[in-house]
Amino acid sequence: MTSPTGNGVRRALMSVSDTQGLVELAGTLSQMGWEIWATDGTAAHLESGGVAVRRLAELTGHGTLLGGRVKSLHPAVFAGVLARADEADLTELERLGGVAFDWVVVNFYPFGAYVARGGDRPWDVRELVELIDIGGPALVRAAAKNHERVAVVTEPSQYATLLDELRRSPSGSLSPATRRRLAVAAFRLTAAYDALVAATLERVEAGEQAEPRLPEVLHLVAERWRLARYGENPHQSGAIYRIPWSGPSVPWGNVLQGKELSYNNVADASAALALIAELADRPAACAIKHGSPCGAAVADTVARAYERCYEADPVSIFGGVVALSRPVDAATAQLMERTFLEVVVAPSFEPDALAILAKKPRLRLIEVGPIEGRGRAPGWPTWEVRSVPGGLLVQTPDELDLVEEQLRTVTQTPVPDALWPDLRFAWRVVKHARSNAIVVAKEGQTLGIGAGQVNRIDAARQAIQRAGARAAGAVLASDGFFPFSDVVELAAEHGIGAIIQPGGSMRDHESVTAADRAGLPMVFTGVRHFRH
Ligand SMILES: NC(=O)c1ncn([C@@H]2O[C@H](COP(=O)(O)O)[C@@H](O)[C@H]2O)c1NC=O
Repeated sequence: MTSPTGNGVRRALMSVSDTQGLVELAGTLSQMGWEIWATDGTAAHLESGGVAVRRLAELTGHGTLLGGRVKSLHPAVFAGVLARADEADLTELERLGGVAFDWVVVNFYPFGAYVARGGDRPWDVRELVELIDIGGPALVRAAAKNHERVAVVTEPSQYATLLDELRRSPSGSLSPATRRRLAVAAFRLTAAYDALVAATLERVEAGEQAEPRLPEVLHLVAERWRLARYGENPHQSGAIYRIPWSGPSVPWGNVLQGKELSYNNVADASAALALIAELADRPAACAIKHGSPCGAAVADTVARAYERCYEADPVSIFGGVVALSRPVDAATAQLMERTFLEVVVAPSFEPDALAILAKKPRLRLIEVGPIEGRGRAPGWPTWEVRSVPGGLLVQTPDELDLVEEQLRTVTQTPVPDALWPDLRFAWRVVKHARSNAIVVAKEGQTLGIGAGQVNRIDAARQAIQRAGARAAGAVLASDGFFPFSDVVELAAEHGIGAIIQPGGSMRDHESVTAADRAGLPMVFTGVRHFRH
């Protein structure tokens, strides 16, 4: 297709905030005989890079207006983007004094980067509002609508491939399929941009730090991080998407080595990271299998924590996903090398540790940065979303830590001082096990975990059986209340030293009586932590 601009000249309109790669792009197009047109700041950048540019002011009769609010918003510019390749449109365009653009290269004001900026810098609402790009999205939508003639380029990462296609093309233009693909990407981008603006303004209204409201219309914006090998099973396909986020998380981590990540790996690694974040005031390790912890431990060093996590349940950790609260050192790597693990997630890996683990090239290592101070990106709600046929279940995440003021010893027998740290530890672990869940733990190490059971007594039996003789003197934590006194009786039979559970059953008194009969102290937390 020859350019509908008359005299065969091709034109690119450029207006960008991220100038990465722009001089090279414009320079190459220029050498190919293209005219480059730009808004003022972009033009200045290109001129300083030695590229000849024509300013949009030639068409609009004015430069940037209202401190940047009006730059490209003008009929002559938009007609040049929206004109179809037919005589009627092109004649009208000519009458208007416009020129037809073949490429529109735009990226927006960095609204998202401002919103996601972390730390102690609250938003300045005036700055935030000025970062709402109006002309850029308008240009992009116009070009995307007119993709039959115009190519819309919205990402520096697209430049090289598009130039390549252009060079190879006998007609000197991108293929219709490429233009359509670019248009799809462009409309996705403008939709995501507006969704972020709407969510952010809603947060401004509610107060930046306030819990985000569950919206009446939910826009989910996430970019595909990678395709998973498959979904939960090999006959399902799966992918991992990431959402704007400033804290450590698996989709924002660095994958340092290993086989391609699977859907289940990411689910388990995220569960491991969530648990380890709760234990991160000390060197800690945990192992996850099928969404539930099979071991967790704290110690004075990360190597010892891992060793204790392994010893918690040496059978179940096989093929597990491990998370650590401190950088992985050589001593820890040596211990991990002995077992088949699927994934290790940690703040970082020391070079010696990496050298050791390189001997297991299939083992996936994910570095997520410091785990303490874990938090949400300011302004970006991180609802938990799960799909059900015909709908979505949305909730705020279970971020509630143990509420010390709510802890209540409900038995006459008091909790021995020495057991309090274990009660807190076991409680934090049971919160991350699938319901119904029971955790038996001693001296900062789980000894038996029963999870995902359809009744509580089976979960307790499983946990106690896994702990074996080690249950004597250990503590027992339950994610939900006891509907009957059976768990207490079982715990007493095996010498459990103290119990922690939410309380709140109509039959609490039966459990309390059974505990007192056995001289077994029991604490109510007043909070339950179901996890399905
Ligand atoms: N208002 C407008 O007419 C307008 N047209 C383009 N922009 C944006 O302004 C930026 C480029 O401006 P400059 O070339 O002046 O640095 C781009 O990010 C582009 O998306 C505009 N700015 C904001 O809406």
